[in-house]
Amino acid sequence: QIIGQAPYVCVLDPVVVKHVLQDNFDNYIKGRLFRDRFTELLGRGIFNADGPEWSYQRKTAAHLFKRRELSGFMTDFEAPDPHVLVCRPNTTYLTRLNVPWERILRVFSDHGRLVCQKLDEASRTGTVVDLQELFYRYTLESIGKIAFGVNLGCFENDRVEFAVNFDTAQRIIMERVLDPAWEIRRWFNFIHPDEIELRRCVKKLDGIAHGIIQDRRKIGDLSDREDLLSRFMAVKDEQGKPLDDERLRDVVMSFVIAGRDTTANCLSWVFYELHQHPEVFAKLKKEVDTVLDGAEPTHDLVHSGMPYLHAVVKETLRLHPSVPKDGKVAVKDDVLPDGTVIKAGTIVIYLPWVMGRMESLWEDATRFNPERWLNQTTEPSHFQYTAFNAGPRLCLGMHMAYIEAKLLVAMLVQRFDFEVKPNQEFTYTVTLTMPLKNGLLVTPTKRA
Ligand code: HEM
Repeated sequence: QIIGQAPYVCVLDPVVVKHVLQDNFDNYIKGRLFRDRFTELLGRGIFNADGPEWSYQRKTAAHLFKRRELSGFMTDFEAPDPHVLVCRPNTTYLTRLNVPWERILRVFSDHGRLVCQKLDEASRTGTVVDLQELFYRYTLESIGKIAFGVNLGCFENDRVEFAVNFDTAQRIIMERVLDPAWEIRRWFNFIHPDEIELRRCVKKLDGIAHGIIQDRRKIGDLSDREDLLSRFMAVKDEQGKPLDDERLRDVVMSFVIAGRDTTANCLSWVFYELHQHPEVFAKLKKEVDTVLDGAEPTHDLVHSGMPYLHAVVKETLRLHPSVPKDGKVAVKDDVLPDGTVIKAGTIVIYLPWVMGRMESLWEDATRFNPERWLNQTTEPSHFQYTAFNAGPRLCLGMHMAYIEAKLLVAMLVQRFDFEVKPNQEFTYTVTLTMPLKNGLLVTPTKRA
């Protein structure tokens, strides 16, 4: 406990994590811990909301994800214990969902091809490129298209205004999280350089988000549009009113944060691990070459046709979860299943990064070993494998993230080899997510 601050308790046992994230869900909320610090960036968006405000946004967004993806993976939820995922591909659902999914896949493939173009150019000139930076462009452009139906220009411009301002705002907010006296600097926001910078970035981001909203309003009839923003514009909020521009802006910002950094970080760590483990890279190439045989990946092949690729991505997230730590605030006094007494106001943190490395949870825990995921009949629950959160607030975009990441990995492995720039320091930096601190510098070469 830091003097003057609420006490912190870290939980690592899946039984306890389940208690906090699911069994006693109503008692553990985001609360002021999160809301106050993030308010300028996320407003009242889904990450910052609790209670009816959260459940309304979750339902509205889930509707979209459900049609396209969750129902396609219904079998995940048909296991006897709903928290033990047993993956049994259900061909009826997949066939029925092929149309929208193929459309989403096309967005990812189009943007994947733009990544390949950049790498192609670099391979011809022998230029070093930062893969991580390209992955951010790929995921931002994709979420822009899928969630809001817009082109954010991530591949046309060297400087992407949205990304630059978003990153700076996120960095400053993260400093608030680590600073017990952060409210003092907010009071003095007219002289504190970071707070001044934060306001400048947020103003710029607001301008972009409001531009997207105004353009959409001009369309008028949104009934046949399927993107997330149109859906939020077409429905009423939890009090039965249409969402005003401020709340729509919060939707835009929250889905950018959800869809961009997490998947980009995952992709960066995949290629880091492939560099560290050439034998895994060779095996992955073999699978991709055999399954795709030089053709473009289809949705079904990306979803379930390359099990080793799936295992590589899953194993990467075990060791490098994009959200390495996450927390909730206790509303009332509680006792955890292990007997720990929790007083109201305590901040309860669970740590996916630490849990992914615990010998009590994983055999040979710190070894990158995709094989551990193959030939499994049952998978660890989301309370053990916590990369996507768990319980009612389980990541809404989990399946989309797998498709997005696996498709790009397959496209790159199919076309390129990578020579990693020597003497790079590989470490992470903790923002809200966990990117490689210095990026991932490589020289690509085209495969014969
Ligand atoms: C590898 C990629 C991803 C990882 C590791 C990941 C992980 C997570 C985690 C840990 C949370 C809980 C955060 C919290 O406590 O507030 C979360 C929530 C969420 N994620 Fe993801 N995510 C990924 C990709 C995506 C994508 C592509 C989308 C789609 C837009 C998405 C949409 C969401 C949403 C909407 C929530 C909020 C759920 C709620 O509070 O009810 N995520 N994700």
